[in-house]
Amino acid sequence: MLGAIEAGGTKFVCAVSDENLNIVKRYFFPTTNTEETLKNVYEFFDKFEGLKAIGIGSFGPIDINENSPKYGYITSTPKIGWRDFDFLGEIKRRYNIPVGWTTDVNAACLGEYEVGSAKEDNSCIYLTIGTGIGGGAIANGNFIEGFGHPEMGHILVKIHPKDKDFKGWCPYHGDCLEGLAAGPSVEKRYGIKAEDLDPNHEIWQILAYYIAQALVNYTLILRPEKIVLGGGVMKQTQMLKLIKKEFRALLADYVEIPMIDQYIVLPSLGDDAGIIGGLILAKQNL
Ligand SMILES: Nc1ncnc2c1ncn2[C@@H]1O[C@H](COP(=O)(O)OP(=O)(O)OP(=O)(O)O)[C@@H](O)[C@H]1O
Ligand SMILES: [Zn+2]
Repeated sequence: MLGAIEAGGTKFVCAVSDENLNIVKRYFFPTTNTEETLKNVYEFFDKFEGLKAIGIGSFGPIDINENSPKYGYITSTPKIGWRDFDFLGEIKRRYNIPVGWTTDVNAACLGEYEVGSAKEDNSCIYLTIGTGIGGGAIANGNFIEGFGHPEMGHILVKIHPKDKDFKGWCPYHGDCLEGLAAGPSVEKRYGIKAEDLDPNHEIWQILAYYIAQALVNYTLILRPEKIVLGGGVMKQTQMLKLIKKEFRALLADYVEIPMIDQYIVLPSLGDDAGIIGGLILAKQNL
């Protein structure tokens, strides 16, 4: 049996599957303090004696450098109690089986790369536009990372002409991509939750402009074969079209890309991309 933990800033998902990634059981619970959250994780996995490996996709930033003394830690998160938390160490000490460790978005990227929208491709980016914005990338089966993992959400973008009064809400940068275009930015601007705004509201055009700029930058730097867009904001069905239109205008045919409808896509695994990616990560660590 394989296990996976999708550790999000607001909720955790744990799951176990057979060797073919067929999910046998899953368990959702809110992310509270480390003690209570881990208690829920243990309560779930303790029931499965045949567990052979676990894959963790965690919210971050996290330390993925195996030579670092803080390898396996969640590092500089503003989330109280989770800063400098040895997440991987806790799980390894409890279960004494191989544990794969990566970011939540790398895990989702792996799911889409192996069995989802990018399964025919050799490279892929997964970007989530939810409570925050984060991205993971894979080329030829490997996560793209170096000194640390990518932080695709905190890049700098040009302000939309109709958005000059909004300062952004990223606690570190104010008006970085996440500060301007993640779900909560909508409520900060209008006092209404993103999911409750009219699909014809001009905000979607503004968000699409920011996201398209990000995709142009990722395209130019990595030249991936596929970009998969997930997260709550992408539940707005008009967004994909708006983003593609802005993207084409901004890229201005400078480089060749795959057919746009095959290039910028939704996750074919839907909300399961992260947990399935976690199971694949577990399998890879067997
Ligand atoms: N239908 C929708 N339309 C627009 N925005 C939405 C919609 N559903 C959710 N959102 C926004 O998406 C954000 C939540 O994103 P999401 O559901 O991807 O959670 P998440 O960021 O993955 O959570 P976690 O931090 O646990 O990983 C919220 O800001 C919410 O307002
Ligand atoms: Zn930022």
